[in-house]
Amino acid sequence: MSTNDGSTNDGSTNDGSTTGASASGVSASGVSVAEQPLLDIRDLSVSYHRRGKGTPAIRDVSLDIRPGETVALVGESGSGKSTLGRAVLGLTTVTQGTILFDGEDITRAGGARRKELSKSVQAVFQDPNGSLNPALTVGQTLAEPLRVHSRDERAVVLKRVREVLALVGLPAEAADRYPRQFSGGQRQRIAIARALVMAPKLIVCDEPVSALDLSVQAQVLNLFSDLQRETGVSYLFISHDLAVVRHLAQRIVVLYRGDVVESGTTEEVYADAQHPYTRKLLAAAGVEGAPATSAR
Ligand SMILES: Nc1ncnc2c1ncn2[C@@H]1O[C@H](COP(=O)(O)OP(=O)(O)OP(=O)(O)O)[C@@H](O)[C@H]1O
Repeated sequence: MSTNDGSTNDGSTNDGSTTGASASGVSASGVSVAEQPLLDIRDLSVSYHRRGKGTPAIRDVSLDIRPGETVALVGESGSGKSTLGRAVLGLTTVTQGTILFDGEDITRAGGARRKELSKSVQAVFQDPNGSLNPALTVGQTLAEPLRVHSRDERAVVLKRVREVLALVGLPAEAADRYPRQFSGGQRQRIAIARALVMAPKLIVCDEPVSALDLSVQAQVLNLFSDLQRETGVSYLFISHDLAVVRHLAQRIVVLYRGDVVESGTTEEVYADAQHPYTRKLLAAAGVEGAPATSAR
């Protein structure tokens, strides 16, 4: 495990190249994790400019995710989690640093390349209502990316729509209905199905269960695990709640006011958190033995 002072408790140096996990192994959902990172973020900084003044939202953040792995990015509101997710998705301008995806620097990818990348890098956000077009049936919503990226025949599109509905546990008839005809949890399943339709390698999940009731949260988290097992997809899983990521993430990166203050395997972070801020987050998540010390 490593903290932001560059030291690690296994004696190795913290050059940001890993976030504490071994180079290969098995992810929390039982997927074997390859050695080469799928996503390799190096010294990433993003500043927002207001009235000519730049305010850093994240500073020199490094993390990597291997194929089939889930890395959780946790921290309180305003710590910069969404900014990092948006940078990976190309939705915000990077001030400094690199984002390597499959070995390619995508930090400044735009236009046609960004469109192509959207097949491989998808997102699920907190609010499915905001991300699903209420005027489209679920079938139309799921078919849209297929139509944008390929000229598949109608029958091929319909088959894929049914496949992804089945993957997220919804019946084929769901394709003919509108988002408003589903519960919040079902709507999030539809949003996940849409993220899956192009068979991406990575999904940025930004607080995807925060708006759901606790029992529904558990079902959707299980779904994320099952989907990873079935498809080998990787997740960058953003949450303010350490309890949410416990059974899903193999590794955890803790962000505090734009800086990585701690990173390690989920087991390490839960058993032996080094930074007071991480211990505060553990206490907030109701983890026994974690003192509610202040990070300030
Ligand atoms: N578009 C923007 N313009 C200016 N400042 C922004 C913008 N987006 C975010 N910020 C600022 O950047 C910082 C990090 O915000 P960010 O949304 O990334 O944090 P977060 O950890 O995801 O928090 P939350 O969970 O509340 O979204 C905050 O201080 C926020 O006010």
